[in-house]
Amino acid sequence: MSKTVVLKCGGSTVHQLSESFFQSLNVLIENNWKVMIVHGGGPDITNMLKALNIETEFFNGQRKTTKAVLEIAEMVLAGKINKHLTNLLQQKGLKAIGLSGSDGQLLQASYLDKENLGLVGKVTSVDTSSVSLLMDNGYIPVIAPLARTVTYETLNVNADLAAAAIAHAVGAEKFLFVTDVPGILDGEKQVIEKITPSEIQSHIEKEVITGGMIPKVQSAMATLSDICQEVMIVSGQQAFIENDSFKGTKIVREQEVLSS
Ligand SMILES: Nc1ncnc2c1ncn2[C@@H]1O[C@H](COP(=O)(O)OP(=O)(O)O)[C@@H](O)[C@H]1O
Ligand SMILES: CC(=O)N[C@@H](CCC(=O)OP(=O)(O)O)C(=O)O
Repeated sequence: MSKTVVLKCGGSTVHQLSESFFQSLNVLIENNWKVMIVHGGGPDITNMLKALNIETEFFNGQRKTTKAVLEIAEMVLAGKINKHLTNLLQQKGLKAIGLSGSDGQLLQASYLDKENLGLVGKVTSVDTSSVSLLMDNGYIPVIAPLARTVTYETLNVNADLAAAAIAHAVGAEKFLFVTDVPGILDGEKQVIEKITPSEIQSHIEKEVITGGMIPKVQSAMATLSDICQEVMIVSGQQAFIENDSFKGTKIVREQEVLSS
Protein backbone atom coordinates (compact mmCIF):
# COMPACT_ATOMS: atom_id res chain seq x y z
CA MET A 1 0.00 0.00 0.00
CA SER A 2 1.35 3.43 -0.84
CA LYS A 3 2.16 5.92 1.88
CA THR A 4 1.08 9.54 2.13
CA VAL A 5 3.25 12.62 2.44
CA VAL A 6 1.87 16.06 3.25
CA LEU A 7 3.93 19.05 2.15
CA LYS A 8 3.18 22.43 3.68
CA CYS A 9 4.47 25.01 1.26
CA GLY A 10 4.97 28.38 2.95
CA GLY A 11 4.07 31.73 1.48
CA SER A 12 7.72 32.69 1.93
CA THR A 13 8.81 30.19 -0.71
CA VAL A 14 5.82 29.60 -2.97
CA HIS A 15 7.11 32.02 -5.65
CA GLN A 16 10.71 30.74 -5.43
CA LEU A 17 10.34 26.97 -5.75
CA SER A 18 13.40 25.67 -7.58
CA GLU A 19 13.75 23.09 -10.33
CA SER A 20 15.51 20.79 -7.86
CA PHE A 21 12.55 21.07 -5.48
CA PHE A 22 10.29 19.69 -8.23
CA GLN A 23 12.85 16.96 -8.97
CA SER A 24 12.60 15.87 -5.32
CA LEU A 25 8.81 15.91 -5.58
CA ASN A 26 9.09 13.66 -8.62
CA VAL A 27 11.30 11.26 -6.67
CA LEU A 28 8.50 10.92 -4.10
CA ILE A 29 5.93 10.22 -6.81
CA GLU A 30 8.21 7.72 -8.61
CA ASN A 31 8.59 5.97 -5.24
CA ASN A 32 4.83 5.58 -5.07
CA TRP A 33 4.14 8.18 -2.38
CA LYS A 34 0.69 9.82 -2.45
CA VAL A 35 1.36 13.55 -2.24
CA MET A 36 -0.77 16.39 -0.98
CA ILE A 37 0.16 20.03 -0.61
CA VAL A 38 -1.20 22.64 1.80
CA HIS A 39 0.05 26.14 1.05
CA GLY A 40 0.34 29.43 2.88
CA GLY A 41 0.46 32.92 1.43
CA GLY A 42 1.03 35.26 4.38
CA PRO A 43 3.38 37.71 2.57
CA ASP A 44 1.04 38.00 -0.45
CA ILE A 45 -1.95 38.67 1.82
CA THR A 46 0.03 41.36 3.66
CA ASN A 47 1.08 43.00 0.37
CA MET A 48 -2.47 43.01 -1.00
CA LEU A 49 -3.85 44.47 2.25
CA LYS A 50 -1.19 47.19 2.14
CA ALA A 51 -2.05 48.01 -1.47
CA LEU A 52 -5.69 48.39 -0.45
CA ASN A 53 -4.85 50.40 2.69
CA ILE A 54 -6.41 47.78 4.96
CA GLU A 55 -4.64 47.49 8.30
CA THR A 56 -3.17 44.12 9.21
CA GLU A 57 -1.91 43.00 12.58
CA PHE A 58 -0.75 39.74 14.15
CA PHE A 59 -1.65 38.43 17.59
CA ASN A 60 0.24 35.37 18.90
CA GLY A 61 1.54 34.70 15.38
CA GLN A 62 -1.89 34.71 13.74
CA ARG A 63 -3.47 37.40 11.60
CA LYS A 64 -6.30 39.40 13.17
CA THR A 65 -8.98 38.78 10.59
CA THR A 66 -11.84 41.24 10.13
CA LYS A 67 -14.49 40.76 7.42
CA ALA A 68 -12.46 42.99 5.05
CA VAL A 69 -9.23 41.09 5.80
CA LEU A 70 -10.93 37.73 5.27
CA GLU A 71 -12.22 38.81 1.88
CA ILE A 72 -8.66 39.59 0.76
CA ALA A 73 -7.16 36.50 2.47
CA GLU A 74 -9.63 34.25 0.66
CA MET A 75 -8.99 36.01 -2.65
CA VAL A 76 -5.22 35.66 -2.30
CA LEU A 77 -5.13 32.13 -0.85
CA ALA A 78 -7.86 30.35 -2.83
CA GLY A 79 -7.38 32.52 -5.92
CA LYS A 80 -3.86 33.80 -6.54
CA ILE A 81 -1.63 31.36 -4.65
CA ASN A 82 -3.72 28.23 -5.12
CA LYS A 83 -3.97 28.74 -8.88
CA HIS A 84 -0.28 29.71 -9.15
CA LEU A 85 0.89 26.56 -7.38
CA THR A 86 -1.55 24.22 -9.14
CA ASN A 87 -0.53 25.62 -12.51
CA LEU A 88 3.18 25.35 -11.66
CA LEU A 89 2.79 21.66 -10.73
CA GLN A 90 0.94 21.03 -13.99
CA GLN A 91 3.71 22.78 -15.94
CA LYS A 92 6.13 20.29 -14.36
CA GLY A 93 4.02 17.45 -15.70
CA LEU A 94 2.32 16.63 -12.40
CA LYS A 95 -1.43 16.12 -12.05
CA ALA A 96 -2.72 18.69 -9.56
CA ILE A 97 -6.14 19.94 -8.48
CA GLY A 98 -6.53 23.09 -6.40
CA LEU A 99 -9.15 23.36 -3.70
CA SER A 100 -9.87 25.32 -0.58
CA GLY A 101 -10.11 23.82 2.89
CA SER A 102 -13.64 25.23 2.91
CA ASP A 103 -14.65 23.00 -0.03
CA GLY A 104 -16.20 19.56 0.38
CA GLN A 105 -16.28 19.93 4.20
CA LEU A 106 -12.51 19.34 4.13
CA LEU A 107 -11.76 21.61 7.09
CA GLN A 108 -14.41 22.36 9.70
CA ALA A 109 -13.46 24.89 12.34
CA SER A 110 -14.65 26.89 15.28
CA TYR A 111 -13.44 30.36 16.27
CA LEU A 112 -9.96 30.17 17.77
CA ASP A 113 -10.19 33.39 19.80
CA LYS A 114 -12.99 35.56 18.42
CA GLU A 115 -12.29 38.45 20.75
CA ASN A 116 -8.62 38.89 19.80
CA LEU A 117 -8.40 37.31 16.35
CA GLY A 118 -11.83 37.69 14.77
CA LEU A 119 -12.52 35.37 11.84
CA VAL A 120 -9.70 32.90 12.52
CA GLY A 121 -10.40 29.19 12.72
CA LYS A 122 -9.23 26.32 14.89
CA VAL A 123 -9.75 23.10 12.95
CA THR A 124 -12.24 20.84 14.72
CA SER A 125 -12.70 18.11 12.11
CA VAL A 126 -11.33 17.07 8.74
CA ASP A 127 -13.31 15.24 6.07
CA THR A 128 -10.64 13.57 3.96
CA SER A 129 -12.98 11.97 1.41
CA SER A 130 -12.38 14.56 -1.34
CA VAL A 131 -8.59 14.51 -1.04
CA SER A 132 -8.48 10.70 -0.80
CA LEU A 133 -10.55 10.49 -3.99
CA LEU A 134 -8.06 12.77 -5.76
CA MET A 135 -4.94 10.99 -4.47
CA ASP A 136 -6.39 7.56 -5.27
CA ASN A 137 -6.73 8.78 -8.86
CA GLY A 138 -3.17 10.07 -9.08
CA TYR A 139 -3.85 13.76 -8.43
CA ILE A 140 -1.99 16.01 -5.99
CA PRO A 141 -4.58 17.98 -3.99
CA VAL A 142 -3.38 21.58 -3.49
CA ILE A 143 -5.18 23.08 -0.52
CA ALA A 144 -5.69 26.69 0.57
CA PRO A 145 -5.88 27.11 4.40
CA LEU A 146 -9.48 28.22 4.81
CA ALA A 147 -12.16 26.45 6.80
CA ARG A 148 -15.88 26.50 7.33
CA THR A 149 -17.85 26.63 10.58
CA VAL A 150 -20.87 24.41 11.16
CA THR A 151 -22.99 27.39 10.13
CA TYR A 152 -21.06 27.81 6.84
CA GLU A 153 -19.02 30.87 7.73
CA THR A 154 -15.55 30.96 6.18
CA LEU A 155 -12.57 31.33 8.53
CA ASN A 156 -8.88 32.07 7.96
CA VAL A 157 -6.56 29.32 9.30
CA ASN A 158 -2.81 29.45 9.86
CA ALA A 159 -1.39 27.22 7.11
CA ASP A 160 1.01 25.32 9.41
CA LEU A 161 -1.90 24.36 11.67
CA ALA A 162 -4.18 23.51 8.72
CA ALA A 163 -1.48 21.24 7.26
CA ALA A 164 -0.93 19.53 10.63
CA ALA A 165 -4.67 18.83 11.02
CA ILE A 166 -4.79 17.35 7.51
CA ALA A 167 -1.61 15.30 7.98
CA HIS A 168 -3.07 13.82 11.16
CA ALA A 169 -6.47 13.12 9.58
CA VAL A 170 -5.12 11.36 6.48
CA GLY A 171 -2.67 9.37 8.62
CA ALA A 172 0.30 10.74 6.69
CA GLU A 173 3.55 8.87 7.27
CA LYS A 174 5.63 11.90 6.33
CA PHE A 175 5.09 15.64 6.84
CA LEU A 176 7.40 18.23 5.30
CA PHE A 177 7.36 21.95 6.02
CA VAL A 178 8.75 23.57 2.89
CA THR A 179 10.03 27.05 3.67
CA ASP A 180 12.67 29.66 2.77
CA VAL A 181 15.44 28.30 5.04
CA PRO A 182 17.24 24.93 4.70
CA GLY A 183 16.06 23.80 8.15
CA ILE A 184 16.08 25.00 11.74
CA LEU A 185 19.22 27.06 12.29
CA ASP A 186 21.15 27.04 15.58
CA GLY A 187 22.71 30.08 17.30
CA GLU A 188 25.62 29.91 14.81
CA LYS A 189 23.19 29.81 11.84
CA GLN A 190 24.06 26.18 11.09
CA VAL A 191 21.30 23.75 10.07
CA ILE A 192 20.36 21.40 12.91
CA GLU A 193 20.01 17.85 11.52
CA LYS A 194 17.87 16.40 14.30
CA ILE A 195 15.99 18.11 17.10
CA THR A 196 13.76 16.86 19.93
CA PRO A 197 10.76 18.65 21.51
CA SER A 198 12.80 19.52 24.64
CA GLU A 199 15.58 21.03 22.51
CA ILE A 200 12.97 22.97 20.53
CA GLN A 201 11.51 24.32 23.78
CA SER A 202 14.93 25.47 24.94
CA HIS A 203 15.66 27.10 21.54
CA ILE A 204 12.34 28.98 21.76
CA GLU A 205 13.15 30.14 25.31
CA LYS A 206 16.62 31.31 24.19
CA GLU A 207 15.00 33.03 21.19
CA VAL A 208 17.01 31.00 18.68
CA ILE A 209 13.70 29.82 17.22
CA THR A 210 11.45 32.85 16.68
CA GLY A 211 8.68 34.28 14.48
CA GLY A 212 7.21 32.09 11.76
CA MET A 213 9.33 29.12 12.81
CA ILE A 214 7.36 28.81 16.09
CA PRO A 215 3.99 27.66 14.61
CA LYS A 216 5.98 25.31 12.35
CA VAL A 217 7.82 23.53 15.17
CA GLN A 218 4.68 23.47 17.31
CA SER A 219 2.66 21.89 14.47
CA ALA A 220 5.55 19.52 13.79
CA MET A 221 5.71 18.35 17.41
CA ALA A 222 1.92 17.93 17.57
CA THR A 223 1.95 15.74 14.45
CA LEU A 224 4.73 13.35 15.52
CA SER A 225 3.13 9.98 16.25
CA ASP A 226 3.59 6.26 15.76
CA ILE A 227 2.16 6.74 12.26
CA CYS A 228 3.87 10.00 11.36
CA GLN A 229 7.46 9.48 12.44
CA GLU A 230 9.03 11.70 9.79
CA VAL A 231 8.43 15.40 10.27
CA MET A 232 10.94 17.74 8.68
CA ILE A 233 11.65 21.38 7.88
CA VAL A 234 13.11 21.62 4.36
CA SER A 235 13.90 24.30 1.80
CA GLY A 236 11.84 25.04 -1.31
CA GLN A 237 14.89 26.56 -2.96
CA GLN A 238 16.88 23.34 -3.21
CA ALA A 239 16.49 19.58 -3.48
CA PHE A 240 15.02 18.07 -0.33
CA ILE A 241 16.02 14.56 -1.38
CA GLU A 242 19.66 13.83 -2.22
CA ASN A 243 21.11 10.34 -2.67
CA ASP A 244 17.93 8.79 -1.27
CA SER A 245 18.05 10.79 1.94
CA PHE A 246 16.09 13.83 3.07
CA LYS A 247 17.87 17.15 3.59
CA GLY A 248 16.78 19.54 6.31
CA THR A 249 15.91 19.34 10.01
CA LYS A 250 14.22 16.21 11.27
CA ILE A 251 12.03 16.61 14.34
CA VAL A 252 12.26 13.45 16.40
CA ARG A 253 10.81 12.18 19.66
CA GLU A 254 13.13 12.15 22.71
CA GLN A 255 13.47 8.35 22.75
CA GLU A 256 14.61 8.26 19.09
CA VAL A 257 17.72 10.23 19.95
CA LEU A 258 18.54 7.92 22.85
CA SER A 259 18.19 4.86 20.62
CA SER A 260 20.10 6.26 17.61
N1 LIG B 1 15.95 29.08 14.34
C1 LIG B 1 15.44 29.38 13.15
N2 LIG B 1 15.85 28.69 12.06
C2 LIG B 1 15.36 28.99 10.83
N3 LIG B 1 14.45 29.97 10.60
C3 LIG B 1 14.00 30.68 11.65
C4 LIG B 1 14.46 30.40 12.97
N4 LIG B 1 13.84 31.26 13.81
C5 LIG B 1 13.04 32.03 13.06
N5 LIG B 1 13.12 31.70 11.76
C6 LIG B 1 12.39 32.38 10.69
O1 LIG B 1 11.32 31.56 10.24
C7 LIG B 1 11.12 31.89 8.86
C8 LIG B 1 10.20 30.85 8.24
O2 LIG B 1 8.90 31.06 8.72
P1 LIG B 1 7.83 31.86 7.81
O3 LIG B 1 8.42 33.13 7.30
O4 LIG B 1 6.56 31.95 8.58
O5 LIG B 1 7.74 30.85 6.61
P2 LIG B 1 6.57 30.19 5.77
O6 LIG B 1 5.99 31.30 4.94
O7 LIG B 1 7.31 29.17 4.99
O8 LIG B 1 5.56 29.60 6.70
C9 LIG B 1 12.52 31.97 8.33
O9 LIG B 1 12.62 32.69 7.12
C10 LIG B 1 13.27 32.67 9.47
O10 LIG B 1 13.26 34.05 9.28
C1 LIG C 1 -4.84 33.04 10.74
C2 LIG C 1 -3.65 33.29 9.89
O1 LIG C 1 -2.67 33.86 10.37
N1 LIG C 1 -3.69 32.87 8.62
C3 LIG C 1 -2.62 33.05 7.69
C4 LIG C 1 -2.88 32.15 6.49
C5 LIG C 1 -1.72 32.08 5.52
C6 LIG C 1 -0.47 31.46 6.12
O2 LIG C 1 -0.45 30.86 7.18
O3 LIG C 1 0.62 31.61 5.30
P1 LIG C 1 2.15 31.29 5.63
O4 LIG C 1 2.30 29.83 5.67
O5 LIG C 1 2.86 31.91 4.48
O6 LIG C 1 2.50 31.95 6.95
C7 LIG C 1 -2.53 34.53 7.23
O7 LIG C 1 -3.54 35.20 7.14
O8 LIG C 1 -1.38 34.96 6.94
